[in-house]
Amino acid sequence: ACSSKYVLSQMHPMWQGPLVVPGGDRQSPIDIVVRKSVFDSELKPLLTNYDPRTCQQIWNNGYSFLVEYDDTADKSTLEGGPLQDKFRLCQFHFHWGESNAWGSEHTLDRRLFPAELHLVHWNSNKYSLFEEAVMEENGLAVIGVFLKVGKRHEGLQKLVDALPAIRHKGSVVEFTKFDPACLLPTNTDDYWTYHGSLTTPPLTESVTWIVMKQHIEVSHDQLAVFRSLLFTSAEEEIQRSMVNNFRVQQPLCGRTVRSSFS
Ligand SMILES: NS(=O)(=O)c1ccc(C(=O)NCc2cc(F)ccc2F)cc1
Ligand SMILES: [Zn+2]
Repeated sequence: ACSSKYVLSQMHPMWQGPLVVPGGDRQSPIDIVVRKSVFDSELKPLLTNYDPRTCQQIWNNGYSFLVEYDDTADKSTLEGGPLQDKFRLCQFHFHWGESNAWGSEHTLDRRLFPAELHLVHWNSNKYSLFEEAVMEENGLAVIGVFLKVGKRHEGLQKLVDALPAIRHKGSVVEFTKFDPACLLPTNTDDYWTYHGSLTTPPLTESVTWIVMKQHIEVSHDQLAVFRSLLFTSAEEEIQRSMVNNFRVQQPLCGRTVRSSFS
């Protein structure tokens, strides 16, 4: 799939027919083979500066649920790490399984986690809109954080409590004053980084991925509420549970995964 102009038709329930991805040699997610990652001492610590007042709404887009931020100014930003520019937070969302045995998009030495958080940022030094940045090689930076089932995550609960109001595809509710920094692990200095893509259509190869080494813990019950969401809108007669909304791992195609730690 590295050289061909087509990826195998992703006969995924959500997607119809073959997907044409130009080139297709830097797709995401991937399996991170820890022993093959290369330590890069030039990688800096991540510098997040999130303003909870930019949090606007939470909605069900029929594939995941998104918490969206006001990205009309540099108020909630990410810089440092592997990045040369300043990036603006536009949204965060999750991917999860129907069981705790799988659900993440990236894997560590083939190990699956029950879920994965993605914090999506776009390069506001070079572009003026997300829609522009998403088409460019250095346009996006996405932080990936693995979730494990364990103790209840107090910061996540406000978000979990809002989910019943957005059970169906297309529903939106106001969601404010949420600080996404509370979802980051305590150690954000240790991460892997590589060049990849969006993991859902249009699968554009514009993402600098930053995958945290340290996971966060959420409770079984909190994850069960994720699974109570629906892929389907209120009008559809067949309701389908929103689970397994992850893409399978893609070929590395010779890419190097760098680590910020040795
Ligand atoms: N899982 S992930 O973190 O890789 C990911 C992040 C963002 C998007 C997204 O914004 N899609 C909508 C979208 C894409 C475009 F390319 C242009 C507009 C648009 F709304 C998709 C996947
Ligand atoms: Zn995602």
